[in-house]
Amino acid sequence: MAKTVSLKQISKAFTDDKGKLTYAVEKVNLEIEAGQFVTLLGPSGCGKTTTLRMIAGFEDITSGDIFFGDENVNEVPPNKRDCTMVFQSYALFPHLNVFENIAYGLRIKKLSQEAIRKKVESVLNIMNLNDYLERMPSQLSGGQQQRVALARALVMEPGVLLFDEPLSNLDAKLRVVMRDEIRRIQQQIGITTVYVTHDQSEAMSMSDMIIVMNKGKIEQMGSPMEIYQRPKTKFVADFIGSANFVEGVVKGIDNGRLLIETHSGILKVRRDGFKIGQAVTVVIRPEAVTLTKGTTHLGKITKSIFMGQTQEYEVEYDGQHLQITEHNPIQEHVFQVGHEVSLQFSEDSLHII
Ligand SMILES: Nc1ncnc2c1ncn2[C@@H]1O[C@H](COP(=O)(O)OP(=O)(O)OP(=O)(O)O)[C@@H](O)[C@H]1O
Repeated sequence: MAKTVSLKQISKAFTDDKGKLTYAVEKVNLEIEAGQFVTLLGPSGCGKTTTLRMIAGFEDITSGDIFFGDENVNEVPPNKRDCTMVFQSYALFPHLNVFENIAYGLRIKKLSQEAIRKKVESVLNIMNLNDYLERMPSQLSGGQQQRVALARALVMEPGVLLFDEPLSNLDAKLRVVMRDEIRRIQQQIGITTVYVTHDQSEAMSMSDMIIVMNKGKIEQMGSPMEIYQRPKTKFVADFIGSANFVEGVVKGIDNGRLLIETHSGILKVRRDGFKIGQAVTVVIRPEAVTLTKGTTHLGKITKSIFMGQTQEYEVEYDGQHLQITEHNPIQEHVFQVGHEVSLQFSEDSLHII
């Protein structure tokens, strides 16, 4: 049965080489609903793996409490916790074939031969691995090995499934296939999942909730859309997707839209909760700007690159270089380096922090 997971004021401190105490994770609070897919996302060293390892029980916690459902699991050893971890390295047994790799945990639990066969067959079906039963891990591709690793975790029917960067060793195309597959299976089974990655597209495409971490703390949590469209800090805006930042001051309100005065004119932003006179940073996503031949908000193209589905521009504007993306570019309308352009800002897509 899928379980809720609660982290209450969880901290992990390490003593560094000079004997100084440093926090890898500091006072993290997190409530994960049963059946939810939650991703811990952040740059290298932000504490996501340490957090996952504390949930798994591989890492002692310095302070705080972890609950699976109503049970405090602080003192429960990893093999007794109702969770299974899928590792980046797959960690398959090289001397066992696919069937036996998947059956391994069930044999340790001393299930009957018949029960083991039934359970293994059921995950083999879910994972499309029926044709590979007899193969050894060395005879499988990276993607197939990852599937076996996932099948081995699923067969244990854990309350919580944990993933530590499971797709890092796969090539770009296979990563997309596998992430869709993991999400499909997770939804089909409805299992609570905590997934660690530093790849924002993986987090965006798979998660119900993304937890953005920075320096051992949670910077923001929310649905992929909230995190992308309503980042609370520059760090989040910059880490998820690309973002341009323009500094300004709130000058007034017009029809429910804030008027932000910037160096090169007024930007209108549909947003509440800011006061007149307040200094703000306008977050401008690359797709929130349309380039035309108009006469307002003028800028100059400094880079123009055709990427197939998009044309990627860099535009000198307001003393800085903005990254702007145009979707479905048409050859006759594409601007070249040196062209002067007018920037039209989509007020619904702009955001301020
Ligand atoms: N056993 C340890 N002893 C000392 N410091 C540690 C230990 N394990 C982790 N750290 C430190 O804690 C911080 C967080 O590490 P963690 O592995 O959780 O980060 P991460 O976000 O998962 O990074 P990555 O994506 O690189 O794996 C880092 O600064 C790391 O150096």
